[in-house]
Amino acid sequence: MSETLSTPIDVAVGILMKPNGDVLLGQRPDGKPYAGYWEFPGGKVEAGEAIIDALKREFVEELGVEVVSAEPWCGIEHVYPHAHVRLHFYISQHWLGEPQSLENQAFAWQGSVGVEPLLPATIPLIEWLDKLRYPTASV
Ligand SMILES: Nc1nc2c([nH]c(=O)n2[C@H]2C[C@H](O)[C@@H](COP(=O)(O)OP(=O)(O)OP(=O)(O)O)O2)c(=O)[nH]1
Repeated sequence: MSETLSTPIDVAVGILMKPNGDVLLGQRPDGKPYAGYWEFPGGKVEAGEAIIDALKREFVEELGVEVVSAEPWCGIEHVYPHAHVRLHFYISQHWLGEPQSLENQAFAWQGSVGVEPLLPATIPLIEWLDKLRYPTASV
């Protein structure tokens, strides 16, 4: 494995969650690896940047949304053909502004997630998320 692929890249990912449990997903734009796949909004952490600051920056750049507070939720490491990523997932229930598509991405609020395909590393998150947001539902 090359040095580039073996060195993990930190990625800050945010799950905006409405009081009814709906979460916001975005579709990766043309020109990026896995274009057309659905993901939670976010992006790479820049050198010297705190993960929470990267999260807030990406939400302003991609969605025009100010994340007021977000709780760290879980971390996932995944090796893709294009990159080795370390994903830091946050859940936010407190943000300002209506999400707008500022980088030509499609976005969708989802209850039970009906969009596909999802990025491979994000797939297991959906089941964990459902346990969190629908705790009394039978499995
Ligand atoms: N935002 C996001 N990225 C994810 C998720 N799941 C997952 O495997 N990833 C991976 C895909 C990419 O390899 C990486 C995010 O990098 P990116 O290329 O989208 O980041 P970026 O917006 O900063 O991109 P750029 O500046 O390089 O254009 O994390 C997810 O749910 N959300």
